[in-house]
Amino acid sequence: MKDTDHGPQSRDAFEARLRAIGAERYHDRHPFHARLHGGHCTPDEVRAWVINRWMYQSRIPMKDAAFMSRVEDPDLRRAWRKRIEDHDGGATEGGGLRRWLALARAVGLDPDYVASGAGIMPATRFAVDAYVRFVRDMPLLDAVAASLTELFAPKIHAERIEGLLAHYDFADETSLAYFRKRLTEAPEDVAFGLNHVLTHADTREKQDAAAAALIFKTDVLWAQLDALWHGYVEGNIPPGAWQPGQGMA
Ligand SMILES: O=C(O)c1cc(C(=O)O)c2c(n1)C(=O)C(=O)c1cc(C(=O)O)[nH]c1-2
Repeated sequence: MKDTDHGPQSRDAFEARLRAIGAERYHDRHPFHARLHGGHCTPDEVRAWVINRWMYQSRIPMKDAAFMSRVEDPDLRRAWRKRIEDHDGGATEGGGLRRWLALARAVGLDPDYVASGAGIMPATRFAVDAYVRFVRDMPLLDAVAASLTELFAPKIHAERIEGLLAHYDFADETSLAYFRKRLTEAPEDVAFGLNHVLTHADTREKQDAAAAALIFKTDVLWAQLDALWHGYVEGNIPPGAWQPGQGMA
């Protein structure tokens, strides 16, 4: 079927459009990731990344709770609640958040310092807060579409495991357990999310809005790494942000 200016794109064409957004804009293309995965980050650059990315990790289950609070369909809530469980886990074993703090410990940081959120850069806060607000305020379909950056995450997680194991002494199966677990968690989430968006974006307007949501989300991720580079690679640490030596175990 030929796409027209007004009718919806075919399912395949719309999926290809979403995937092209990732190919062009996902943060696997950011120079900070090449530096991190290639073994060129200093220990303090790795620590700054672990501290700042805590902001993202800690807000993911909050944005998923904000999402679920708006969903009237029990089937959609049932499918979505796994995401919160993946990150929070049970009281005894914990989940992704506890695995992130194991990474913090492995790079020499005090996990309580990291979990306190002290030292996070303002730009990181602004970017992540914008994502939580987007999911809270925008149409549910756009909120699901924004989560579809996870289509592209397994590749970057696999590259990260390989690169960190090859180049950094702190890297082992315990410190990298967060990423290893995401390799199986993310594909399940995204298979559901992608099918949901392809099925429910049944007008050109909804497809355009979903594509715009995915672009917004790539910006949320990219902006965090721009801030990290400016602060810790180029040495322009913002007032109040983590200074090397603080928060060590
Ligand atoms: O390491 C990464 O590059 C990366 C990216 C993303 C993403 O694409 O948003 C997520 C994650 N990791 C991740 O671990 C995760 O749990 C996650 C949840 C979500 C989301 O939007 O719901 N994205 C991501």
